[in-house]
Amino acid sequence: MIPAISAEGLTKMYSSGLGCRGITLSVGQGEAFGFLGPNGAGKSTFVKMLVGLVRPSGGSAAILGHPVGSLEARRRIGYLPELFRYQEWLTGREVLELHAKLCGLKGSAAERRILQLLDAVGIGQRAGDRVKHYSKGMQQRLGLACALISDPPVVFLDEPASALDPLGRREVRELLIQLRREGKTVFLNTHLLEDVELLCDRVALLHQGEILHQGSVAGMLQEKTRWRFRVGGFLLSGLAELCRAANLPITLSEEGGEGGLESVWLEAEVESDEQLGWVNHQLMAHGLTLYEVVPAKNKLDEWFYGAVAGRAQGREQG
Ligand SMILES: Nc1ncnc2c1ncn2[C@@H]1O[C@H](COP(=O)(O)OP(=O)(O)OP(=O)(O)O)[C@@H](O)[C@H]1O
Repeated sequence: MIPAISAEGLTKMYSSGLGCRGITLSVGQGEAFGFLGPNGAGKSTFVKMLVGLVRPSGGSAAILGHPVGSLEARRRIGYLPELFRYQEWLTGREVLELHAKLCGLKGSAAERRILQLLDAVGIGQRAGDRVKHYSKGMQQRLGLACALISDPPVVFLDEPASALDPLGRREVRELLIQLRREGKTVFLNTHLLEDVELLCDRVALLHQGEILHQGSVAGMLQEKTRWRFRVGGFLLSGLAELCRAANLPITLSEEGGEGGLESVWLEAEVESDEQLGWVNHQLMAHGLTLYEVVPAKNKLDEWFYGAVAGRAQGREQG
């Protein structure tokens, strides 16, 4: 099957020397792909090349086999930009009518689609209000509706939930789950690792314009992870013996947390449930009271920070 999105050495260097370099990736039809990276990594630049808004300085890319920037490619995509502004003198419905017209939707088909989308993104009640009276979250919902108006097979969403409150984020997440069910390809630029963990099949991590890692989300999550243990009766002098008995490094948790006077948080990196059970056993065998055992962080967070910090450290040493 032709990939929904394919990029081969795609590069954009701005005169500032920044941008993104040599990006090669392929996203299958119906896949949800998470594109992660710290601020300024080059995520939006990459997406803008794919949607035909920025001309690449090198490499090539295609949408469903059509070169990026071509009319055929653009007909097949929906795009929610990161920093968007709609005509604030128009009503939400009028903005959607304009977008429907731009993509050739007319008459009752356009009318039906607009009503359906206004409801789906949760601004149906305010469709007659002018955009200038919309909150940021409502404008973001409107943007999402604009991206979906032509019912495109490939959707690029640049931070679709950045202006939304927790309830709004949950609604957008449900909408994205629905898009996946409909078999759409979703390319998601986001800082919300939770969303990537929940929605995406695969993920790429961009750092300083280059891809650091790409692979399946499930694969990333299977990597070993840190756990935190809240224990009572702990003495620092017993730590070395505890590490020896458990046969792995256990440290005092730097994150601290609500340990209280009688308890402290310890931390260890474990590879399996069996090893986790073994650490718990050793803590108790050494006379400690075990109050809580929790994962140190969201696992994808840990992967993200580990990869970015690892690269920064490598550069310092190199
Ligand atoms: N038109 C431009 N001219 C010069 N430099 C630019 C231009 N657009 C972006 N940049 C620079 O290129 C780098 C990548 O920017 P980009 O917006 O793609 O990053 P990003 O990963 O999307 O960041 P964020 O998460 O903050 O939105 C940044 O350092 C940015 O300052």
